[in-house]
Amino acid sequence: MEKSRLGHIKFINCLPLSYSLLYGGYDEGLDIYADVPAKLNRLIVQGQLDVSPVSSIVYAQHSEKFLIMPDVSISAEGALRSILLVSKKPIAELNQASVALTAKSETSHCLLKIVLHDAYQAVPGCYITEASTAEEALADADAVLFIGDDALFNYHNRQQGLFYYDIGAEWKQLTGLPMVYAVWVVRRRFARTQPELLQTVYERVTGGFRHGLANIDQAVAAFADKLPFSCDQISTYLKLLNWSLTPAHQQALLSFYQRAYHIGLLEQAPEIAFAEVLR
Ligand SMILES: C=C(OC1C=C(C(=O)O)C=C[C@H]1O)C(=O)O
Repeated sequence: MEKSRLGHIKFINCLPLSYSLLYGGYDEGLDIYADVPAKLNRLIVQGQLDVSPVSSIVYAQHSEKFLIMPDVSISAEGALRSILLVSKKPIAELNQASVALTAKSETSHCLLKIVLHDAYQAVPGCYITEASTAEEALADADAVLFIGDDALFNYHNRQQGLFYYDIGAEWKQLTGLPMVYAVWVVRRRFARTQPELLQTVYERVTGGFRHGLANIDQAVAAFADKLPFSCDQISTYLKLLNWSLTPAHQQALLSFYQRAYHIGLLEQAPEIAFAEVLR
């Protein structure tokens, strides 16, 4: 049987789906490649994956290549702990400061620039870092932006004398909107030529999240041993996230694209074009 090539984010933010793929049989018919978002972004842009979660800004940069898979995203209503700015200075003092940005992400880079520009009239000098600890990154920078598990680790191991900002909370304060961090995109050619395979991927991903969330305590317990967090910390974190893609999320995503466009981070703010699936 022909298999679809599906990307998967190897962060706790996809733990409900990870559980179903590994232990619930939801991987059937799929060739799964798990990595950090920035790597998945590159692979699907290069055509090496058929469907993948990507940083939401990547859909806007390449909307001619992709359709969005309905009903799934990685979103949060506000604070989420895992889009975290760790700073030597208060956030209002970061104009022209040097800010290191995690190499694992793309959406959070734009989100931080929007928040700094639109809420604090600040334009920092940014560069990409491979560092995952605050000590290492702050040796050269005034502030560092982490995402995913690195951010959560820094959140739970806060140090005296540093300032911590939840950029999801900052976005909510600025706009009143939820934030859509990742969407699942489908290569347009795959959607056109392999509609049955796409339907299976859609059912595996949406059904996998449903199954993982319905069994969330077992799902958390299945991974907690291998993670530097307690079951409580993981469960509390997951309650801050949302994996749907409602009309309100779509509006919030368009608003993110508009703001990115206005400060020159996008050449255009695209419409959202969905892949056709039976729901
Ligand atoms: C909420 C998160 O969602 C994500 C953030 C992404 C980004 O900033 O590019 C991409 C995918 C998701 O992992 C997170 O990683 O903390």
